[in-house]
Amino acid sequence: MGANIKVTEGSVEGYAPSGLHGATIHMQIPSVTGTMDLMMAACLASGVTYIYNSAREPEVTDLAHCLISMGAMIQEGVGPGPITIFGCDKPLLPYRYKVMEDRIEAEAFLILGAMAGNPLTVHGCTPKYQTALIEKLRAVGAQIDIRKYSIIVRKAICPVAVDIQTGPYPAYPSDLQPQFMTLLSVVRGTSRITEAVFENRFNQSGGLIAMGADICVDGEDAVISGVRELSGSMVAATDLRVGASLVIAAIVVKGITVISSAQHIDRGYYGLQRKLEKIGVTVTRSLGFDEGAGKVDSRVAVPALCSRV
Ligand SMILES: CC(=O)N[C@H]1[C@@H](OP(=O)(O)OP(=O)(O)OC[C@H]2O[C@@H](n3ccc(=O)[nH]c3=O)[C@H](O)[C@@H]2O)O[C@H](CO)[C@@H](O)[C@@H]1O
Ligand SMILES: C=C(OP(=O)(O)O)C(=O)O
Repeated sequence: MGANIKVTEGSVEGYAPSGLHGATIHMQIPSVTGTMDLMMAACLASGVTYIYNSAREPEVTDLAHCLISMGAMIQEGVGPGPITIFGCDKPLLPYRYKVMEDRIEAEAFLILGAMAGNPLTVHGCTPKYQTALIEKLRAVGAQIDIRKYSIIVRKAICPVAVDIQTGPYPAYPSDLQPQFMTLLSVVRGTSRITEAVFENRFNQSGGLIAMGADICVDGEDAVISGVRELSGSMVAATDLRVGASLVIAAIVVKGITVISSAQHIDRGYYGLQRKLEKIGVTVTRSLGFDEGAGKVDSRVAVPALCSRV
């Protein structure tokens, strides 16, 4: 597209001495943020850009709709067809746009519902985005009732093992793999999770094992042998989705779980405490000292809800 990009340690410098122009781009991997960056750049470039093998996550489509509202000309490809962007070489117009819901957050509640829903209703979601998860939750044994903008989930009475493999949308999302591992920790039988999108994405296993789970990680595979129950422990939210998986575990286990580094959870789950309170979970916050990082961190204590759902 005419840009020069210089990657140095700790910084990326990009400049386009003669401006950007349209191009035909074949993405090696259907990168989500890569597709979004290219789409935005192509809107301001001169000429037409074709992006082949683009990501098709709902957030990519949502961004396209936002850009179109701002004056961009974009044709979303169907099937293997490219996304086509007709560059307008001029600024886009200001526009007030309501971004789509956080589908990964909605899905975390669906997983919680499959473990403790009595029933649990998730409002304001778009069920067609949850197809891969719903199929797996039903396979585990949860009952799912789909409405237009909400989903009602009832917990699986005798949950059974299933295998999942992550992949680009519409396959099972990588961002939702840690939370599903929590569910698989307490089903009957042995399940396998294959993480085919992100490397090193089984960090939740340490916390779940501390809570009593039987998990063996080998490269991109994790084998989970279901145990009867987990129990509360001191665990760490080493990243955003690890935090979500541990919060779900904390709600359904015996006893109290204290999750450190809760700032990771706050970053990605807006108003989680308030939402959990609506379903009867009381979360207590405090400050603690993270020895590894040598600094004060945020902690949450979550008493189990299982006896009450
Ligand atoms: C802000 C945002 O939306 N983040 C999401 C986005 O991240 P993000 O857009 O960063 O993820 P990508 O789809 O780009 O990357 C997925 C994987 O492919 C690898 N890769 C990517 C491009 C490339 O040229 N070469 C390569 O090897 C990356 O290292 C990573 O392991 O999609 C991920 C996969 O659904 C999600 O987990 C992230 O939550
Ligand atoms: C990888 C993720 O986000 P971040 O890169 O913001 O931690 C995620 O959403 O799971």
